[in-house]
Amino acid sequence: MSDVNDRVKIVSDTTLSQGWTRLSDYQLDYTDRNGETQRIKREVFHRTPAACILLHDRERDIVVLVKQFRLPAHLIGEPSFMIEVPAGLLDGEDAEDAIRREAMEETGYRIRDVRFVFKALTSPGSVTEVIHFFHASIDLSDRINEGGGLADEHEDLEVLEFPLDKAVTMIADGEIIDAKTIMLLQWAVLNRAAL
Ligand SMILES: Nc1nc2c(ncn2[C@@H]2O[C@H](COP(=O)(O)OP(=O)(O)O[C@H]3O[C@H](CO)[C@@H](O)[C@H](O)[C@@H]3O)[C@@H](O)[C@H]2O)c(=O)[nH]1
Ligand SMILES: [Mg+2]
Repeated sequence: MSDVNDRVKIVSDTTLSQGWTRLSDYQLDYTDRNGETQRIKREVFHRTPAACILLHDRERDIVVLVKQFRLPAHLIGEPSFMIEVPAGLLDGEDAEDAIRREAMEETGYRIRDVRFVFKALTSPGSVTEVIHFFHASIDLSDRINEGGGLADEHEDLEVLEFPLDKAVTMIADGEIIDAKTIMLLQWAVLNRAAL
């Protein structure tokens, strides 16, 4: 009973919605720890992988964040313009190439050495999204354009720079409420010596 394939059999996958994201209704036969098998229904949003990055300037001890309108936050009454680390969806490339492209598009910073730090499923009960987390050291000479996102995709990002300690206090103050951003800022504090 230790092999997952002995415990989980997908019976059906019905597409409920096929828009920007596919929403599936799965029926599966799941065998629990007592050996009992039950038919379970689970709805899953099929999201493609993403990547995000902490851009840190060692000299100035600042981090580069972006502020953008997020409709889901708006719909639930949270601050609609969210402050986040640069991030984006993989576009057929590997995660490192994707984050180099996104960092440039969103902030105008050209990334030199980039370090993968961890990956995380952001909402594993219902969403397939996995985010690859990166860190890169930057300095002012790496900023080669304004950033701001792709106009033809209606991205309209404000590029912000904060001292790392200030960004961390913004979590406690409720000004930063994006999960991936909180994770990377906390990672930075835990790994200050290696930044
Ligand atoms: N939400 C949404 N976006 C859409 C849609 N159609 C097109 N888009 C476009 O999809 C692009 C997504 O931009 P990226 O920079 O690639 O991704 P992101 O929105 O920054 O996503 C990152 O943050 C999200 C929120 O934390 C994460 O969910 C995501 O995985 C990633 O980390 C935007 O240009 C947006 O206009 C739609 O129906 N819904
Ligand atoms: Mg983005």
